[in-house]
Amino acid sequence: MARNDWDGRQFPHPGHRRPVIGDLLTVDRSRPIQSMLEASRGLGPIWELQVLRQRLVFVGSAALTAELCEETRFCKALPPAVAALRDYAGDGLFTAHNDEPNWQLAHELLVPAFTKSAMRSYHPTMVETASELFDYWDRQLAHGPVDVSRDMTKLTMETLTRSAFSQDFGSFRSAEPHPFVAAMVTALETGRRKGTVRTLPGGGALAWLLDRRFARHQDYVDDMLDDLIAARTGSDDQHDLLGIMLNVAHPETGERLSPVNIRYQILTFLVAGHETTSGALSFALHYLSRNPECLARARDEVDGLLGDDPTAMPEFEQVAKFRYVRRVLDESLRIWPTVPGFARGPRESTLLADEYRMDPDDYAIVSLGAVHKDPEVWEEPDRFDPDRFLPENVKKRPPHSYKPFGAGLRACIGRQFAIHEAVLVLATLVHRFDIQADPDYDLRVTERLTMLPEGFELTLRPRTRTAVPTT
Ligand code: HEM
Repeated sequence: MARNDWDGRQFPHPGHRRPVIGDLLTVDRSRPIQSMLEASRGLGPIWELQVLRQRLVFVGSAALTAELCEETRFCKALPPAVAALRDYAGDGLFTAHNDEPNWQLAHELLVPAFTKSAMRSYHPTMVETASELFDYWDRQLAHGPVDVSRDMTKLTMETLTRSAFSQDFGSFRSAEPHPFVAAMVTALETGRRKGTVRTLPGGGALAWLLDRRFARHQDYVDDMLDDLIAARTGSDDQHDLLGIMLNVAHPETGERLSPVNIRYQILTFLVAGHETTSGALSFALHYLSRNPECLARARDEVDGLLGDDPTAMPEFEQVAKFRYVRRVLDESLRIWPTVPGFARGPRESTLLADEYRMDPDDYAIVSLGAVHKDPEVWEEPDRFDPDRFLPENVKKRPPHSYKPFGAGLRACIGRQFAIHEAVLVLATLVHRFDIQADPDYDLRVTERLTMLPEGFELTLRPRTRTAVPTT
């Protein structure tokens, strides 16, 4: 585990630090990330929290983030909360250490499966899954508002299970999630709790107890994936991610991923890819429902490209043309980065900002909630304004002031996947439905593995409109 001593230096921290527990009382267990961010206000661009035996150092300025993104000096670090997920996802892409051979191998084998042009092969699945959600909503209209985060999470999970291993979980045919999804979520929640209790005195025993109590969920998930991998072994199809992982060998070394590592990668894609995208979609819908002008602009754009039929779905090439919708997504991820931060450590001992000595076992957490609202960079940072992402405005900003998908070699491999899916869904949703939020709803954000709006409902109506000219 990283020592994170920073050469004995102390950084500003919230008041009222206590012996033994440190800053624990400033952390609200039900919304730790938001409460830590609130406690950091006024502490400057770099601050720390001591939570029991764990010391966390955060940076919140675009300037320090830019430095930490210098790939020649810094690289990804695995703080304890991420390292705890290795119990489930092993040396899969997200949780691998930088020098683990399987990271390099999996990265090189899988990058081609996530390029922009590779999205063409996932596009039909994305269209089909979104259409199923919309048909389901059509049947639900009489039953009142829909729970946006819940349904977006079903959608993104279903898109991933179909794209990753061609499994239809029937999310829109049943009120209950598929047992695999329920077991996976419980197993991960257990992982997160284990990561926390391990920092308590006697935490090892508590973690062991948690493991004993919940191990059956993880066993269920592992067994199902192992059976799936075994059933597909020997077939040469490469139509989904599992097929690619089973059948593509490294072009130079001929190496392939082992079955266990393939299981880790599948779990990684499901975990890293579903709530992150569903949160981004849900926040975007929240802001669209609160900003009628933005909604009207998004609709004009989509109507212009898709025409009059509310059930029309875009061709692959059309998705990149929804430029305003894309800006809505970018701006939502600025205000609410669904992955709230990432950790960076130095490759060799160095000085951050010419001042703070960092050794290779120190790390800083880039707090995206702060960086994306750094007043040095963002005017009126709390205001929702998609036009911040007009190309001419992006050019004016310093590099690395917007990092929702992380940095460098270990940045998000699924970025194009998430953007293609989210833009497609947002565009077709506003084309097909009128959306209305409860005017009394104040945004509340729940923290699971990622950030999601909580209790956010929309009343949907099929759109009624006169013929719209196509351009
Ligand atoms: C809006 C949606 C998404 C957001 C905001 C997001 C954000 C991120 C961030 C910030 C990282 C870097 C974490 C770090 O440095 O510790 C990351 C890594 C990763 N993401 Fe995403 N992600 C999204 C969607 C996806 C999707 C759809 C997939 C897969 C289908 C995916 C797979 C991964 C993987 C495998 C990594 C680890 C890459 C590596 O270290 O080599 N993500 N993501």
